[in-house]
Amino acid sequence: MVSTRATHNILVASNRGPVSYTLDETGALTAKRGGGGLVSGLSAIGPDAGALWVCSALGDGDREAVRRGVGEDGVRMLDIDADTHEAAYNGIANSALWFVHHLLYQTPLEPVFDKEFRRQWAAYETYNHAFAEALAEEAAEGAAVLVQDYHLTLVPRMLRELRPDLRIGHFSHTPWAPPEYFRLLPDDIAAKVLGGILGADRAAFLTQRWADAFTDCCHAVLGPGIPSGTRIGVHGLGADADFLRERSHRPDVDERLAVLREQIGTAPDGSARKAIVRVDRTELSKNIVRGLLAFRELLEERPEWRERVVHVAFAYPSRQDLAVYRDYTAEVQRVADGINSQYGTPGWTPVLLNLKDDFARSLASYRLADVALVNPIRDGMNLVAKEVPVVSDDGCVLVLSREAGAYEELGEDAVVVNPYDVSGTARALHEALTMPVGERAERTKRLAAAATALPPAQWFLDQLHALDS
Ligand SMILES: O=P(O)(O)OC[C@H]1O[C@@H](O)[C@H](O)[C@@H](O)[C@@H]1O
Repeated sequence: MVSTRATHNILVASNRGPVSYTLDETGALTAKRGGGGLVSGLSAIGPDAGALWVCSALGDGDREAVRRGVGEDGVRMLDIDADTHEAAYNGIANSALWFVHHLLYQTPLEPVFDKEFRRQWAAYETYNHAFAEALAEEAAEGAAVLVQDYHLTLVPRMLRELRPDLRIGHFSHTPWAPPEYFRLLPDDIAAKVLGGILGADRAAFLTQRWADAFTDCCHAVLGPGIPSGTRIGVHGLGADADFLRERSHRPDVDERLAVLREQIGTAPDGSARKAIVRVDRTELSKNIVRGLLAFRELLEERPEWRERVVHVAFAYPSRQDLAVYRDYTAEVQRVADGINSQYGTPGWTPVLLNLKDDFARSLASYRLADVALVNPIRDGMNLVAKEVPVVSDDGCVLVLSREAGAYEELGEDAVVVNPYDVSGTARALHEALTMPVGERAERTKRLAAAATALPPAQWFLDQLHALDS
């Protein structure tokens, strides 16, 4: 039976919601709104559309907000028991599923799917079920429900069983693993993940490559044909040009730009030093260490670049509950320090590494970048690759991994690298640094056009329309 709360026509479900709360020592709660494609997408349909965002309460602030009944219209936070959330989010989503889709396991030591994994899986089922129940309770008859990402792969099937009247979409923001890698997962779990998504009317991906990999996995694990008749779609999320251009010229960004220019400094001949910029979460799949090693090899092999180039590397903390992420962060720091002590001079710090998140400073670095280094091992899309050409002041050469989703749209105008090939990446950096100004400007223009072809609001609306058709 449809509940009395069932008033919403459009629902979005994701682990992380559009708002989060912090609790200070005095007991006061402060709300912080996040950005991103879904936020601008939902705001584009307007406040009267009857939309609801269902998300998890993450951390003490959010839980306290739920307990006190504090919240925003159009957002429902689920206070799922902390241990269940921890096992589902860090154990299954961020370890097993994230690692499989980003090809991060280092066999033969990993993965080990044992009793502990089974315990986490049971929590993942409970957590997905909590979402399915909340969505079933809130959705109006025939509503559209857009379920997001690898945290919630079981929700479409569970929700379909509770509410067959709904139109359900699932969107994967990650790559999808090829079958031979996906089948590292125990067979029953692989089948449940696929079967969960196949409960949706439509399963969508950021690129054709990930959509094809999903279909290949279905055939390999479940047998030929997609049994449920789920439609498969592709929506390549683009950069939000209007927002970026306005935001990147505000005074806080200008201030940071001046500071960065000062830190980068000038070469011994008085010319401005070149900047190779990267901005990432400190995330294993982003391949930050190999990027640093490539920069070191550039300095080794091409001594003419010493004192004339700086690698600006912003690597923001992420998923620090996981030891492997903490270790990776330490490794990034160690390699950067090693390069600075080996090559640095009193007037030149070759690597400017900063681990503190600062969006305004990221935008400032986009504006001055001569080269943007985006070299992930695998990435669903990679929006930095799309944002830099839009924000760049004087044109920027994109050095881009062929394993990023963005490669499908930007590959032609980027300098493309195999992310594992450190020497190849060093050569690509040299090619990028020496690209003639005219060519660099032309490429930047084309990159910016391709990068903004499907802005977030349109990306979101396209998914809704596709669910209707
Ligand atoms: O674990 P976090 O910090 O919530 O990050 C999750 C998100 O991280 C992004 O990098 C991924 O592209 C998304 O697919 C994912 O949902």
